[in-house]
Amino acid sequence: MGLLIDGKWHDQWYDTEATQGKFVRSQSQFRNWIVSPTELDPNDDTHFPAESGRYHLYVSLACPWAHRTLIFRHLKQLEQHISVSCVHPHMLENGWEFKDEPRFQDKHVAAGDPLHDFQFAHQLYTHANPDYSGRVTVPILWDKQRHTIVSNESADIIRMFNSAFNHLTGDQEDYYPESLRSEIDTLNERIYDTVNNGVYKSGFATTQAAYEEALHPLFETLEFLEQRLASKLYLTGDQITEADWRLFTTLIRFDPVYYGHFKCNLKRIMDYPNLNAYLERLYKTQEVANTVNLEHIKQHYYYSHDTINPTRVVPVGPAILFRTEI
Ligand SMILES: N[C@@H](CCC(=O)N[C@@H](CS)C(=O)NCC(=O)O)C(=O)O
Repeated sequence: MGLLIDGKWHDQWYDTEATQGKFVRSQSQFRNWIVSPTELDPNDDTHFPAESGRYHLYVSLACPWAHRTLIFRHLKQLEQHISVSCVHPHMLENGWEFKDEPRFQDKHVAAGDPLHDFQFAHQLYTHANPDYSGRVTVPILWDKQRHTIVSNESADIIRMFNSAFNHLTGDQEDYYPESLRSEIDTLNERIYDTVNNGVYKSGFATTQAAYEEALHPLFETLEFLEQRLASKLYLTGDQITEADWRLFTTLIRFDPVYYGHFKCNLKRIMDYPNLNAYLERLYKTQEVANTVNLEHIKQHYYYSHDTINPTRVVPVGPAILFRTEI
């Protein structure tokens, strides 16, 4: 675990001393946009054209943020247009690594860096910007033509995937429809702060107070969502939107990892009947299950975060997901 400072790699854990034990997430720094041919402004160098075969998506199968982008690539039928590969689940002194170890092979996503054969993800960042300072995170959306990172922000990448390539795929499904935008934005804001990032704030807290400050809002939001789903199939009604997929990638990791490793243990998702059924419903939608790799998920968190789990022993369970034996 580390970061780049002026293009040089430094192995250091998150510094929570300056923030009274609280984990504070940094902002993503590559925020360009892939746009459809009708929206493309050739004089705007933050615009990248939506072209088949031009972009590569680097993900970690363990990471909830990267997982969103993998789901959108699948749902929006972009598999033929955007190539993908994954990092090794263990993130150690060199950060994310490209290493193809047989025991971690995934059925659907190849491991490694097929474009440059780099060993570490931080080499992609310095290839794009030799003086880069900041964290080296996944997902990374790479442009094979301009040899740079288009975006390292999952919230932006799923929006691009949602609409920019429709002319190539013919897929018009819209997960951020105009009529629901303000409702989706409001849900996203609360869920990001208290759930998606809330589990990290709980797990990476280094004081009791910082941990509890994250834990209670997390469970308040889960109760709120449980109530909401009593009368709705999905967060905004009958239609699946990006708000659902953004929540899904955290919920699927909750019982296997966050409940134990991140101490989010007031209740399991399994203990909420509506959330449990909702999670199972999303999991069974359009082969999204193929994007879930529980082995990468458990190995990543329990093995990489040695300040939280110094023995690096990875739990065998849970044996049950969605109240069903797995
Ligand atoms: N805001 C980013 C966050 C991505 C992120 O934090 N990814 C984690 C993996 S779950 C990571 O790569 N962390 C490495 C680090 O912080 O050094 C996004 O949503 O894309």
